[in-house]
Amino acid sequence: MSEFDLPLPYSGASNDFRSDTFTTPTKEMIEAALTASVGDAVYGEDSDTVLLEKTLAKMAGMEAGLFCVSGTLSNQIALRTHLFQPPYSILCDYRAHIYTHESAGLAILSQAMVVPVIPSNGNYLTLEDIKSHYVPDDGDIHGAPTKIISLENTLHGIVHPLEELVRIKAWCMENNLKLHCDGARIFNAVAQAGVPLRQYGEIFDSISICLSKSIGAPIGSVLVGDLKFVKKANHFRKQQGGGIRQSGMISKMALVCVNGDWKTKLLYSHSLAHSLAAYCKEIGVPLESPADTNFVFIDLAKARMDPDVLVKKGLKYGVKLMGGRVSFHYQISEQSLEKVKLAIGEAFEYSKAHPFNSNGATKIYRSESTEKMDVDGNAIHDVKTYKY
Ligand SMILES: Cc1ncc(COP(=O)(O)O)c(C=O)c1O
Ligand SMILES: C[C@@H](O)[C@H](N)C(=O)O
Repeated sequence: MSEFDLPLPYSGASNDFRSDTFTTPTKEMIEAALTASVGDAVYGEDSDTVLLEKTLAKMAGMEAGLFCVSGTLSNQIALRTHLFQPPYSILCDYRAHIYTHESAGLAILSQAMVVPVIPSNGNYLTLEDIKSHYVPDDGDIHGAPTKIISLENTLHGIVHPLEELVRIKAWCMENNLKLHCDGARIFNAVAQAGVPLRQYGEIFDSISICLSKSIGAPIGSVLVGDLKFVKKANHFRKQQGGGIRQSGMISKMALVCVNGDWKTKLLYSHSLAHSLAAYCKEIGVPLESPADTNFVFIDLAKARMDPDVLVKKGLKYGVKLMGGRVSFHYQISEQSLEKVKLAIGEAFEYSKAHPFNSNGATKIYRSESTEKMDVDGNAIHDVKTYKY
């Protein structure tokens, strides 16, 4: 018994639908770490870290890469590096992670205004959406001119159509705007759309490629771009405390994933998501967006479904949920898929008898809250013990 109050040992991600960040390192990754290089990566002396950076840069057809301990750090230093003289703004989708889930980093590190845009088609930004919301640098001293268009591919699991990206890129070049990609799930887009990473590299000025999401590395992202950009991003990485010393072990583990058959792993996770989406359609559970890849977003508002009830139905069947987003990754078992279908089906039936109207902020990923009351007026405090 530990003297400290520790979390219970994690029992594995086969039933964990909260996010694709919950995958656990495999024996192959851990064994690879045992023979990793051990140089000081701040001085560029760790060969496995440099190998990882060069491998990703080559895959994306970019000049250079920079290892970052998180996608948040990678995004934030990328956007900061593209910016020079405030006032300026960054245009992105209103659901973008850089806007909703990076702790106001753009306001603090970059002193940037964000222009969040609701896509007119409900799924992904078009050039028309961008044109009608961007702030031109025309000397009007009231504005914060747009300097970067930051897209996310995939965003909420939606693949951004290549032809739309090409249109946006051409317009950005004409208007001297940078185009960044939050590629936390770019590998999912590559696998599903059959578009090589190199083709996305021809479109974007920078891509933040997460390795710790669907392809299953335990830690890390690689920011890719031209050499001058990556050198300056490295400066901001150090400033933000992201200079990590002997990173060879985690880089070697990530290389196992990058050099492995990630496409098969991702397409497996997509097949599970597609199965759940079909089930939801079959029983009438409304979805918020198309399940192109590894996410199924239940439209809780339209379903009048209490996310906390959904989470608890999940616990009843031994699967972990966080709210209306059901996340798939390669470690999810087919047995767990059947259990999550049962949980969603029961939560949906419950919502028909107990329609729920959210009385608080709409949180994209998390929905547990102790402020919520159940339909009988009882406070929902403990997810695990709450029974109904
Ligand atoms: C779309 C997207 N971008 C960026 C990130 C940030 O990655 P990290 O959690 O490694 O900071 C996440 C979450 O993990 C994400 O979902
Ligand atoms: C919560 C969020 O930051 C994380 N990227 C996820 O998708 O789970």
